Amino acid sequence: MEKLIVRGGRRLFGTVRVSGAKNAVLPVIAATLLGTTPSTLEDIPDLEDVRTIAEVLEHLGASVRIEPGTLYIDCTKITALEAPYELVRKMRASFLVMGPLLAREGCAKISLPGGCAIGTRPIDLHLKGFEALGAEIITGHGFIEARAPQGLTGARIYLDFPSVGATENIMMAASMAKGQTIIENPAEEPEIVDLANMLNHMGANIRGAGTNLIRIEGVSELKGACHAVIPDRIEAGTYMVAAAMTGGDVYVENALIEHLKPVIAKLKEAGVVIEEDINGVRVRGTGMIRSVDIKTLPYPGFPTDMQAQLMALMTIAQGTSIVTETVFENRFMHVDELKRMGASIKIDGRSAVVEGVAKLTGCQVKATDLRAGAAMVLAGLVAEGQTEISYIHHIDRGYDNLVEKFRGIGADIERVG
Ligand SMILES: CC(=O)N[C@H]1[C@@H](OP(=O)(O)OP(=O)(O)OC[C@H]2O[C@@H](n3ccc(=O)[nH]c3=O)[C@H](O)[C@@H]2O)O[C@H](CO)[C@@H](O)[C@@H]1O
Ligand SMILES: C=C(OP(=O)(O)O)C(=O)O
Repeated sequence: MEKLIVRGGRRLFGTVRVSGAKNAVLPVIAATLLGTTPSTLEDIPDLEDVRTIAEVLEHLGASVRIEPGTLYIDCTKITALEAPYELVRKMRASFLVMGPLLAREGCAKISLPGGCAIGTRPIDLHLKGFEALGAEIITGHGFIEARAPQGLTGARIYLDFPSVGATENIMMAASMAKGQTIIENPAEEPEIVDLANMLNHMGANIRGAGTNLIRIEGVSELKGACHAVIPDRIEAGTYMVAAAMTGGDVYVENALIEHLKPVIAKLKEAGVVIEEDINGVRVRGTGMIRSVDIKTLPYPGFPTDMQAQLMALMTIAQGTSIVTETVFENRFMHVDELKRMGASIKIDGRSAVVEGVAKLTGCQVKATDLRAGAAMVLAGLVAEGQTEISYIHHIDRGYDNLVEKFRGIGADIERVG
């Protein structure tokens, strides 16, 4: 089994460049299914999840060519309407092909994604949205089938929770529905805006993405488009925390400060020095970290995808911090692993009480999920001795060239096995 070996104690210096965002590129790739001509996507990160969704599209009949940083996707011909368990199980975002398939072909059958380490993650809001647009939903034998042989019709849809995936799936389906769709209480994440931009490049008519009301005027056809995805705010945040934890001085190039406000605010509160400019952020750790409380919320609140990394930072802060997770019901898998490294953390319902310790010690730990894995790397960077991280396929899902990027700023990290 492949592992990451991190030897702690080095301060990080230099420049690291942020890649295109995983959570933007996956829906954008799904959206290319709506285009009757080829699409070209740029700033594509080198990630396992990108290869998985590309495989899903190929399975549906698309032709996909991956070159470093660029994806060429031709969905002129769609030959299948079913996404199998082997692919959906690997990555929940595969479910994002349902909206485009339903809109373009009037039918889609996708394997039920199932739960995962961070929670049960139902898809009821996606399905309610499709039903409101006139689709019939049939569930059985581990699959969900959506049918709308006469096409979809625009509707007013209120989301009980601003789900990122449901907003994306509904936006894609509604872009080709007859008439107007209004999504109330949609997710406002930057990745929603990026998807709306891609869809509008393809010929859709979507207004209000990034606010709490999205208006979509359906169109009868969408073409392929050329689109560059936004930088990954979670990858950026992870390197920012690494600089802060190691008392380093790192320029995180291509970080979009507009998208990082809640993370920057918390790091500043913790005593980290941050200088922002148009091309990125310079992050300097002072060697002393103050404890801060964190509560995850939908955007523009503090992102759940940065919770584990900030908790790693808090394990070596002065004082006690309370980390509250409100988005996913089970996103504290990293706590036991951090405790193995000497952290002092108690879970109390949806909160974790973290008491800063003077030092962490390296040991064998697991990457229980993607961001938990990132937290292990961060803890390993400051731990005494060697940290051995297993189950790193989780990390490979979402971090482009993590080992090379960390080595580039002076970390002692290698992949073995
Ligand atoms: C590929 C991608 O972009 N993944 C991101 C996306 O996941 P994803 O789109 O799955 O996250 P959602 O915003 O949908 O989920 C948020 C919460 O809503 C619940 N829910 C969601 C849909 C639904 O139909 N019913 C329901 O109850 C979920 O179980 C969860 O508790 O947003 C999450 C929240 O910012 C991030 O952590 C993920 O990194
Ligand atoms: C939870 C995440 O991703 P996904 O929704 O793809 O599981 C993440 O990026 O932290």
